[in-house]
Amino acid sequence: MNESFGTRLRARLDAYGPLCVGIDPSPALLHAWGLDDAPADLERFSRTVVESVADVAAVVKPQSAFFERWGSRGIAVLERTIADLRAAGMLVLLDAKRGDIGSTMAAYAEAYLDRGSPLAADAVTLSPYQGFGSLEGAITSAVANDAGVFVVTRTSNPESAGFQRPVAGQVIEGAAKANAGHSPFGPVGLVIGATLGRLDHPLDDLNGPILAPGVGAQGATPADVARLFGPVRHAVVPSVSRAVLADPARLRERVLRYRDECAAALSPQTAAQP
Ligand SMILES: O=c1ccn([C@@H]2O[C@H](COP(=O)(O)O)[C@@H](O)[C@H]2O)c(=O)[nH]1
Repeated sequence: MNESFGTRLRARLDAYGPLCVGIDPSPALLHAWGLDDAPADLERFSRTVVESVADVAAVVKPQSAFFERWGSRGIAVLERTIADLRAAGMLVLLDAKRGDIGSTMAAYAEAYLDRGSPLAADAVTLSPYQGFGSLEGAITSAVANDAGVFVVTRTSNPESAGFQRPVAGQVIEGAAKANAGHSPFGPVGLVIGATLGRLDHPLDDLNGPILAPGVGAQGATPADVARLFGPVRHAVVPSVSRAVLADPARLRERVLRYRDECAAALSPQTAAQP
């Protein structure tokens, strides 16, 4: 029997530290690397990230949008990037933020979670704004494929607060229900920005992982992550993209620095900051 996503994630967090590194081949970053904004250089960029972080990051998160903008040629690069990451033993979280009615969600689940798909990742980000119940089929598919989903709950961007806060409680409740009885984590994670000033809802019963983007370029620090998530910080996976990707010559050094700072801040031995 294969290991569940939660088991594999916990093992990687314990072995490699808590960091998730993004692969975001934006035009600006390709330019900064001296590369062309073209599919061949998207692939060079992605390969360099894979080779630099395979043994120092728990999770790698390709941002689908930066590949999709090149149409089928970009998707082909994304497929090869996912294959490279999985061959290197990495845990792949595809950031695609898909959400739709149940029947269409089934097709998204087939694309991103079915282990036979060329785009299959270990986990995918989903959007719950068609109702948490619309994600039920994708969650079932995740469990069947020993994969996971991370559901958008409170995003890191400043516009999110008033819009997402009223329904965040329902998302947390739905995730906790789906995760009940699983160990060490259930298949449903949440996306909660590291940039938030405070959490409005308790996460004690979640029993799932929390992806915390917004570290680095969006202003959040490892100490902010520890302060925000307090008692559930053992389940937090801080995510950083631009702050480590800005310079290929310093990529590994920066990943190591963020990893070590996050590990220290989130360690059970580190007293929670008020
Ligand atoms: O709330 C969210 C959800 C996802 N993201 C994504 O994470 C990275 C962040 O990049 P940085 O360069 O570290 O700012 C990017 O792919 C976003 O689409 C997020 O930022 N916030």
